[in-house]
Amino acid sequence: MSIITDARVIVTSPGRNFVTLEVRTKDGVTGLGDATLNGRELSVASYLGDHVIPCLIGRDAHRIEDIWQYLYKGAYWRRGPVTMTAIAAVDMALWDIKGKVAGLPVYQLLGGASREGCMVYGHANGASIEATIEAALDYREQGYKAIRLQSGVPGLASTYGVSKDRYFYEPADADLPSENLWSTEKYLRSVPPLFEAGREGLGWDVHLLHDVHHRLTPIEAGRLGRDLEPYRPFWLEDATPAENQEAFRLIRRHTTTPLAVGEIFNSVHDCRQLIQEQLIDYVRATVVHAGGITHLRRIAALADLYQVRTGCHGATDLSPVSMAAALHFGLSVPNFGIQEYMRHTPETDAVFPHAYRFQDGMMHPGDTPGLGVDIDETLAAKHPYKRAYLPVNRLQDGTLFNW
Ligand SMILES: O=C(O)[C@@H](O)[C@@H](O)[C@H](O)[C@H](O)CO
Ligand SMILES: [Mg+2]
Repeated sequence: MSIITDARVIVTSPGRNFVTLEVRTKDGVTGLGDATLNGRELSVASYLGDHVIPCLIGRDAHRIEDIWQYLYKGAYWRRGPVTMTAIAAVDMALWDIKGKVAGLPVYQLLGGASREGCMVYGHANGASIEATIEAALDYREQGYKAIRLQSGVPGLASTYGVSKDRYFYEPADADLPSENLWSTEKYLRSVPPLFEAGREGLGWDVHLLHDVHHRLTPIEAGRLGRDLEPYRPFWLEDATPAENQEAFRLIRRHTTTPLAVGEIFNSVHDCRQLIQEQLIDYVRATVVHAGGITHLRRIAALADLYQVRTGCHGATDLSPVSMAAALHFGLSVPNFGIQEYMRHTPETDAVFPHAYRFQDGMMHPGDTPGLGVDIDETLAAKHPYKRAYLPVNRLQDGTLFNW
């Protein structure tokens, strides 16, 4: 038994906000879980501190499944990003503890390694196609085998997902939501030339990805998918909002371009139809927003039955604790597809020292017992929370639009 005697929420902002749960057992073993929900961080901090932690004290940390069920079914109010992010943080922390007590890295507890490493993708951004391809060549130079291309759209002042910095990308950019203007027509005209330039500049031995960020209708997504087929994208991500899972039937009817969706999913129910009807090729649900390692394994197991692979979200607003947990999960799960890797800043890495490493286009979580990530609380305390929001998106006539 490893009785939980204490649990604390640590909110820190080394360049961006992170919420971390630390669980401690009677024999002094601690486990960490990421509880960061970009733009709504304090809601999860409160859900954990005010409602979850009191229920954890005195429980056996080894009872990961029972505690998961207790927090999911026992809350009565099931699912949703805040609830499932809080459950995810507890789940990650308990797997961390179990690994430390067993003296094993978490992936060994999940069935061991199914591959030598996890292929990751980098993010080439640019205000123009030329700048984006130049950034992509840099990523290929660094050894990436997969690169996401996101370029500014001629005629639009800003485009979501296009960082102004070569390596670091922070979407939560203001104390109140900034506003972006959107034009589907301008965007649809800009992507095929981006991929044509991508293949011309990078050739065919590198995977090229693109994130639509929910901004097309299904038929527009079908058109873009078809326009990109000659360039063989690895995937088209978030082509259309996925609350209506049936919408992907329409996209599938028009294109063979592989589809990825799910970074905002928080339970298997958000993607059950998408998976069972094979309407997608990659599911992007993440360890931090979809209930932790325990629930993500369920999603991956269902996906495996339908030849759908994982493609977990891994942006900078998922902390190094999530990155570590995602790599333990990705190293072991049979239907691993690819792992997103948006490197954190040195400021963030200093607060969260970790064992995971990048090498030759792949990442490995390392063999430190547990998740292999720590938190420097002294340093964390030097970075107080600073409210920050994701932008909102409007059409040029002012209509509030998808994001
Ligand atoms: O695929 C991605 O990485 C993006 O969609 C993210 O930047 C996402 O918008 C942010 O993580 C949201 O917080
Ligand atoms: Mg995305």
